[in-house]
Amino acid sequence: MQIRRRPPNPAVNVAYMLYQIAAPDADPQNILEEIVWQKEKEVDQFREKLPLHEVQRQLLNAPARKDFLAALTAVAKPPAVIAEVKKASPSKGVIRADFDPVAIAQSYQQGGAACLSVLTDKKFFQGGFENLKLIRAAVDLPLLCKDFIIYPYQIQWAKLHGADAVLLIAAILSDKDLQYFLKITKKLGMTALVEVHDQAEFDRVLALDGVELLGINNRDLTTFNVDLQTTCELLAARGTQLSERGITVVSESGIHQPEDLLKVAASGANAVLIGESFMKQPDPGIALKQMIQ
Ligand SMILES: O=P(O)(O)OC[C@@H](O)[C@@H](O)c1c[nH]c2ccccc12
Repeated sequence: MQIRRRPPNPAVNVAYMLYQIAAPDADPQNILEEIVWQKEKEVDQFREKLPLHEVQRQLLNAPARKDFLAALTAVAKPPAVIAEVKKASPSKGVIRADFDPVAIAQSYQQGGAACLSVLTDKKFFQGGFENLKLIRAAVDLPLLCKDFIIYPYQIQWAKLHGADAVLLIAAILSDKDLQYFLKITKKLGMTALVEVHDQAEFDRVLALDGVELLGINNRDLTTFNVDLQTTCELLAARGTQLSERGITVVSESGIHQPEDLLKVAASGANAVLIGESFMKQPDPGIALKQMIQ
């Protein structure tokens, strides 16, 4: 794991010995590190506005979560589709200018999505927690808060805004944090989608307790290169371990045609996570229908 963290914020008691600390005047070594450093500042601002104990107090009245994992495994004709509400990305810029998150979510629900993924990062993906909240009120599907989680605060914040699942990215988290965040997510009645991109991350995650849903990102988040072979090679090498442990697998990113979906499904993926190719279509729900017919 190569990601470094900023010098610790004295107000936050984080086990920084788990991470290399960058010099105060250092530049980020890649886009992922830049996103994580920005996230550290963002979450500090969130905490200023609404301290953790206040988030936890408001959570006492939060409605029960929908079962994100059950919605994936209940799909009659796998692979289940997690359809993503994504306006922009660092590698592609604005993907969909005419971006109405509620209309997109409703279109996906019509089109047969099993679950939705909602980008909540504002600076790099033009997403937001207000989108998550609006979509929660507009559709019945389980929702994944798609963000860069580096603190427990963010998991509870995501639940407060209607998320049923959160993304835990192995590339930016130590094993200790991954294990701790898995426990917190479960305790909150939510699903953790633990995301890997290579065999080393895959083996790190398999050594953890409580992993039920594993995402293989075909996109390298440090370079944004995409290759569907990532899913095929990882599942060829380690797929049996996942099925033995009953772990559900999601192939994420770079799925543009039905052939792509069939390719990753044939390699053993139980679900797929698709954003850009649907976001580029006038009606994302119709694009989804055409992908799975
Ligand atoms: O737009 P695509 O190529 O269909 O990819 C969707 C989704 O997999 C991608 O947005 C994603 C997967 N893991 C992430 C982590 C952070 C940000 C984004 C992602």
